[in-house]
Amino acid sequence: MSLNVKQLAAEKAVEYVKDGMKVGLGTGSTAYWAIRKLGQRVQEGLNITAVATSRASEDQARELGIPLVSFGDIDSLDLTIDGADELDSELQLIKGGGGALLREKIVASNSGRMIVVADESKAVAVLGKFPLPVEVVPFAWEWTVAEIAKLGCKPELRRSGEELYKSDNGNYIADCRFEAIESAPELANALQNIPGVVEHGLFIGIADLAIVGKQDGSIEVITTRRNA
Ligand SMILES: O=C(CO)[C@H](O)[C@H](O)COP(=O)(O)O
Repeated sequence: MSLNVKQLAAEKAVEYVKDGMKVGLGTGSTAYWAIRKLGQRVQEGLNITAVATSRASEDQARELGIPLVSFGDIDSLDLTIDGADELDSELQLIKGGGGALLREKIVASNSGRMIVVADESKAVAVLGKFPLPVEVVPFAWEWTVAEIAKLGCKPELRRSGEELYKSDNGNYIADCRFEAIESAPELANALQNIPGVVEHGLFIGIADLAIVGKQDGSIEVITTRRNA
């Protein structure tokens, strides 16, 4: 049976959670394992409060008895644990494969620390093979997507069966294949300047640490010079 490297990385990250912390819960199949482990630790007496980045993670946390608070009750978080679709050695990320990029970015940006959990397939030299998710408002989405395409990608509106996929925020997601992103900060800036773009999945200068699980059972911890 092959090793569950997502679980390996996620459970390592949960070791960083200490009593009294306010924790952001990520979204996706790797974050799932972190939430599961946190639930176990809460049942064993760990005292934390949490906020979730998606309805799915909120439901999972509730089922496991992780105390959830609303955003009005706290100013910031100590730590967020979340997955990524791609990460590079500077801890620039592509996120949003699960469609939760906007909530994930709000939560991670308001956290003292963001730990990324991933399997080794997510660690890349250059971002861009994974289509970059860009959340756009439904109004005039055709025009917004045409502007995004001018940046050098092939945007495809995400679907859910016959229907267009809608994020938890009621927006569409354009998945934009760039192949190789030369400068993530420049692209982020250009995307942010397009009216109709709500948020994009480039996370730059947000992650502090990545815990990468490997098939050989080892774990690689990546930090940036920023955090060294
Ligand atoms: O950004 C995300 C959801 O919006 C996820 O964290 C990302 O897609 C990674 O997911 P997984 O751990 O399932 O590979």
